[in-house]
Amino acid sequence: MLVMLYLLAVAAADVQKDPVGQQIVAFKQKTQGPIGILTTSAGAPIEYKEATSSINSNLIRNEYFMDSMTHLVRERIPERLVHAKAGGAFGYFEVTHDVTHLCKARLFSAIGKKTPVAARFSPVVVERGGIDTSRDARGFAVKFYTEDGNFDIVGFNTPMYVYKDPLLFTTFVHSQKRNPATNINDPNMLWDFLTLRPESLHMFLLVFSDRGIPDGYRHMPGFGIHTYEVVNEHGDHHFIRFHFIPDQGIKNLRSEEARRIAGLDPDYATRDLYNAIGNGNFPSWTISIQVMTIEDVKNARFDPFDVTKVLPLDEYPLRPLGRFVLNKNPINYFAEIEQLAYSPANLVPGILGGPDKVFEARRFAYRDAQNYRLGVNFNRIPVNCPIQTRVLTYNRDGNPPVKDNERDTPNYFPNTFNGAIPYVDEKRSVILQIIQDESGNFEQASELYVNELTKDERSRLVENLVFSLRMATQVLQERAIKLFTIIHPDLECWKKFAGCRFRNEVILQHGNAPKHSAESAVCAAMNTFQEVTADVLEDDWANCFLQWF
Ligand code: HEM
Repeated sequence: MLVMLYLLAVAAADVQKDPVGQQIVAFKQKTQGPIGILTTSAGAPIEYKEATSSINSNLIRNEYFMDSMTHLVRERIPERLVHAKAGGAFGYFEVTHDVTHLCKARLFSAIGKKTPVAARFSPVVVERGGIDTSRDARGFAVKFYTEDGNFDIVGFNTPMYVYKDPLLFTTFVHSQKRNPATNINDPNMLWDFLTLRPESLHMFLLVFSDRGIPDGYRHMPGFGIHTYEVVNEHGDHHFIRFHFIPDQGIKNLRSEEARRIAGLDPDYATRDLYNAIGNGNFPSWTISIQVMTIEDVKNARFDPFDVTKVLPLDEYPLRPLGRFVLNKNPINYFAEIEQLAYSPANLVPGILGGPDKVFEARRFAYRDAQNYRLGVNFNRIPVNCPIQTRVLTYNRDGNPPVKDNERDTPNYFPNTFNGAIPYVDEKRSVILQIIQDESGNFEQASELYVNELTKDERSRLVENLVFSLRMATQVLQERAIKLFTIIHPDLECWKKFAGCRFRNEVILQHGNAPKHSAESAVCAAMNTFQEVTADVLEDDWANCFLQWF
C-alpha cells in the first residue's frame, strides 16, 4: 500500500514536471475506468472478439477491422507547403493601451478588453517530422477571434522578409527545399537564390545570427512585418507595424548546442511550449506598434511598405498596445493546430491590411493552400470558426464539414427574401496609390551588422555563414563574399576563402576553435583558423591557407 501511494505521488510529480511525457498517464488519472464501450465510426458497439483477434474469423465481416483499416490509410493530409512543423496553443489578447484614435477595430475598443487567440509557431523550411532547432526563420501566427470575425497576423520572428516581389515566392520555396534529384537540402540552391536576390541578405543576416535558432518558441519575438493600413471611427488613416516581444525575454541557442539538442530531442520547442503551459507557466508577449501618418509615408526616405526593410525604431518608436497570453494547450493536436488555417486576408473593419504586393499575393495564396490541404469548407472546421460572431454567407455545400450549411436561408445575392446584406461604411475612402519599385540597398543590412549585433554575435554570425557556405560551390562563395563586402568591409576577409580546395576542412576545424580577440569579428575568425589549423594540416593545405593572408 505504501509503495502504491509512493508511486502515485511520483506520478503526480512527473505530470507537474513533464506534461508531454505524462499526458496519457494524466488521462488515466482523471478517468474512473474505461470511458465507454468501443464503437465503429457509425456508432455500433464492437464485440470483444472482433477487436482482439482475427484468427479463424471472417475479416470482411469484422466491422472493427474494416472501419479502422480504411480510416488509417486515409489519415494523412498534405502538410503545409511551408511551416509544416509547429507548436501551438490558445489564450487571450488584452488591450493595455488606448489606440482608438488610430484604429476602430472592435478588438482594440477598450483598455482591459480580452479577445480569445490561437497561436501557431513554426520553422519555415522544416518538414512535419523535422527538427525544431534547425537554423531557419520561424513563423509567428496569431488568430484573434473578434466580434467582427477572425483577424489573423501571420508573421515571422524576424522584422523583415526575404523579397518584395511575390513572383519570387515559388522560386524561393524551391531553393530552400530538397534538391529534386538528390532529395537532400542543397546549399548551392539556397546560396544561388540569396546571392541572385541580395535584398534577401538583410533577413538572412538575422537567420545566420543567433536569432536563427530561438531557444524554444516562448523566447522568440514576433513581427507582422507588413505595414498595415488602419482606420479610425472618423475615417482617418494610419499605417502601423505590429511587434510582439516575449515577456520571458529573447533567448537563442548556439549552433553547437542546437545540433546537440537536435539529436536528443527533435521536438524541443514544441515540447517546451506544451510543458510550460501544462505546468501553469503561461508565456506572454507584449504587443506594440510603430505608427506612420500619411505625411510620414509621403516623406519617408524609403518605401515603408517594402517588407525587406524595417521601419527604423528611432524614427517610429514602439507604442504599447496590449499583451497576449497562452494558457491552454490543444486537447487534440490535429484537430486544433494542424487544421488551423491562418490567412493575412482575415481582416476586420478598421484593419485594412498591407497595401504592398506581397500582402496582395498572400491574400490569395493561403486560401488556395487551405482549399487544397483542408478542403473548401476549411473555415467551418471548429478551430477556424469565428466564435464570437454568426457566419452568414451565400456559400453552400462542398466537401465536409458543412455544419448546418446555412440552413434554409436564401443562397443567392442580391435577393428579395431577407437574405444577409452587406453593411455600408460611410467613411470608406481610398487614399493612397502605392507604387513600389525594386528593393535594392544594403543600408539596413549594414545597420543591422554594425549597430544591432554585438562583437560576439558578429563573430558567431560569420561562423554560421561559413558553416553553410562551405557546402556551396566556389562561384557562389565568391558571389556571396562580394555581396557581404558591400554590407560591411569587415566581411572582405571572406574573399580569402575563395579558390581554396581545402576550404571545407578549414571551416570544420574552426567549429572547435578557441575564440580570438582581433578587431574585426571576421578577421578574428580567420586568424583563429590560422592558429588552430596551421600545425595540424598538410603542407599543401597550409600553403593554400597562407596565401590568403
Ligand atoms: C509572396 C509571399 C508569400 C506567399 C505566397 C506565402 C504563402 C504561404 C502559404 C501557401 C502557406 C501555407 C498555408 C497553409 O497551408 O495553411 C504559408 C504559411 C505561412 N506563411 Fe507565408 N507566404 C508569403 C509570405 C509570407 C510572409 C511575408 C510571412 C510573414 C510575415 C509569412 C508567414 C507565414 C506563416 C507564419 C505561415 C504558417 C501559418 C500557420 O501557422 O499555419 N509568409 N505561406
